[in-house]
Amino acid sequence: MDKFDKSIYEDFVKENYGSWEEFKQYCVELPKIEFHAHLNGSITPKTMNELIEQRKGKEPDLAGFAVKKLIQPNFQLEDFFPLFNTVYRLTDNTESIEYITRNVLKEFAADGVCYIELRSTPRQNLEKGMKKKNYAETLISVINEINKKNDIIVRLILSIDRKASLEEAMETVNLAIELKSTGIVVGVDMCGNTNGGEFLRIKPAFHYAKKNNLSVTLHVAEIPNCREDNLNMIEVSPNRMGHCTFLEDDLLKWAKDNNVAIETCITSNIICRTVKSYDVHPCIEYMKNDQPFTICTDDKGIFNCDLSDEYLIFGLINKLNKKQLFEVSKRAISYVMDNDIKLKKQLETIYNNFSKKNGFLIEK
Ligand SMILES: CNc1ncnc2c1ncn2[C@@H]1O[C@H](COP(=O)(O)O)[C@@H](O)[C@H]1O
Repeated sequence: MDKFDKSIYEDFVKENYGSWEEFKQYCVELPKIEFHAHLNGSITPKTMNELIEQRKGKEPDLAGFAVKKLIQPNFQLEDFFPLFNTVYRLTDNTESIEYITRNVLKEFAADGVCYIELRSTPRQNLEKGMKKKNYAETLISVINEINKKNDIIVRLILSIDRKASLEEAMETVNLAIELKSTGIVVGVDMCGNTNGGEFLRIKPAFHYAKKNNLSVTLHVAEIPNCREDNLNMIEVSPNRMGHCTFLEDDLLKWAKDNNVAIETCITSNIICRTVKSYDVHPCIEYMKNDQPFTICTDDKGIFNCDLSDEYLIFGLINKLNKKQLFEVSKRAISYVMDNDIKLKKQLETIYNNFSKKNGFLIEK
């Protein structure tokens, strides 16, 4: 919001929401679905500092570890990926993974997120007894604990780093297939440094995932001039696609024709400079063209953005009133990876209750 000229929206906000505070409050209370949140990018600086405090006694090198302001002036996408060298030092054992997962999920719940498909890349650190499988199992165990509290419904997507070998990618897909029976793991993702190599190398792993009834989401067209990659990705028929800031018109049409939602991450794109300014963000075109999309945070800890902030920004730049913003949020139900009918009914009830409370007419 820093780069935002709020003054031009004063009248709109007053007319539709009363005040900025009421607008923010509405966006927090609005039920929201989060589809694109990387666990290790969602940790707040506060949680990072708590981890340092907890561990510095036994690991003195952490005592001098300062969580600096992560976003420096002139920050851009290339500066983003190396940040994980720092974050991963703090999340290199299962105890820390457990701690961050619990905190991140509680924060999403407090922000009014009713359903989240959290994603994370299983990592190993054999020195500290962490294997990819117990990394994933640690997440599942915290998710089960959080699901019991009924504040938020959580599912898990296992991410595959773009620079992984095919063998490593297959290992993660096999892990996802094995853990699907928990009812928590619903799909796989491809993320990581956009310079991490061609998608073609690991493409067979995603075909294999789909054959085994896992949903697939991919980071598509985050940067310009990657036509070959984009075509290869579309060939996998992903269920959803992240970012798509440079997706060509014919592939946008493919997504629309096939009802494949774009996971749009507004603040992330602005901070990483893959979109110049809010008023030209592609989400404005999505809204005009009835393109399937959902609003997401990407890395709320690093970019300091809650999902309610993203809804507020989206509502502003598209000049949406309360009911229109509600409809955008509700539409996400149809892009949930978990196909359980009971779950969809549960989400519809949450949205319908909010709708009744706000006096919106329910449309068929
Ligand atoms: C700017 N948008 C983005 N584009 C591509 N990859 C991203 C990303 N934001 C985060 N990640 C990727 O997610 C992983 C960290 O979370 P997990 O260890 O999996 O929980 C890293 O691989 C990072 O590159």
